[in-house]
Amino acid sequence: MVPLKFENGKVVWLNTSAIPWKEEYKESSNYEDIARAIETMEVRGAPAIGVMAALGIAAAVYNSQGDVQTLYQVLNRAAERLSRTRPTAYNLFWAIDRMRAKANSLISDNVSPEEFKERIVEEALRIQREDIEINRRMGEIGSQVIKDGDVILTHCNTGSLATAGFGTALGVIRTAWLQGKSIRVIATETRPLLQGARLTMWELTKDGIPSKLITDNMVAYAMRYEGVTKVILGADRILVSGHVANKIGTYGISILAKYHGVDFYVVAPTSTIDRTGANEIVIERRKPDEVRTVLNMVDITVKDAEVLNPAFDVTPPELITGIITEKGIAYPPFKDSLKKFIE
Ligand SMILES: CSC[C@H]1O[C@H](OP(=O)(O)O)[C@H](O)[C@@H]1O
Repeated sequence: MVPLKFENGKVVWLNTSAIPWKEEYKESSNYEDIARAIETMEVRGAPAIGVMAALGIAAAVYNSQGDVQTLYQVLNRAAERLSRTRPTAYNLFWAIDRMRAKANSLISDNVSPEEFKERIVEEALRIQREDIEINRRMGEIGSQVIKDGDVILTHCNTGSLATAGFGTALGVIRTAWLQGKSIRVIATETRPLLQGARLTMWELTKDGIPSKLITDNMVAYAMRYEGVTKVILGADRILVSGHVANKIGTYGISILAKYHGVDFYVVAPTSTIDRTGANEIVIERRKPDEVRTVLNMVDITVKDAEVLNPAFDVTPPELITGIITEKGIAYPPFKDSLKKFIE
């Protein structure tokens, strides 16, 4: 299963909002369609939306005509639109900046329009390929912390359906399983959009990894009575201070882990680490109906109920055991250990 493809100038994506009911691919060469697919979370997951944006920029340039300046303007229009899709995942901006940097270097090299197109498409495909390679490397590094008999709790979806393939936190779990470690996974459903129930259970079941689904309010129960030994989950944006933005509910899980003496690991490529020096993280606020309904299929509250719908929360560094990246595992103090990974 390849969640994202670039074929004949079109971006082809697996519509994850239809899983587990159906595996439906969609395609477009139009960056507005790609932007909407990210905004409506047909494609979601920090690394996946970065790769999707890079492929969307490549499709925009590939299908345009004119001189290099014209192609450069098309690239920047696509980049600007894609940068306005979702505000929290740093990978989106990291990928867009990398595509812009490639375009700027091509402009200064005074290349032909054909070469400009070719090298831009090449860069997007390189970002996609590197993401998979990085995930496999994180799997090898991160699986060192997983022992035989571990019961691992994970939140949201961090697998092939959240990346260009293999996954981040789920990639670590997958690697430990493939190494023959006898592990069990407890996946939270992850309201309101149920990425855990719909996507993580779909991936774990396909891999044959022993797993149980719980509702989000069962985490404390699972730690107390189901023998959870580790929490391993993903990230959308990491500050060099070690503050981690991840799916809403992560902060609460980290507090429960601390109380129960359970190690709490975050898994993310270094493209998730915010290099801007920011000490605040913009948390995406999504539509109220996501909370008022179950996937827009069933109303579960009174009409027009006031709701909160932050897509993420921030876990402070003192609640994090380690941050697993493709360059190694960062341990506290993160302001020193993470900095080494992005120098
Ligand atoms: C490897 S995916 C990282 C991260 O992205 C998810 O958010 P969303 O489903 O809203 O895109 C979730 O927070 C995952 O942990």
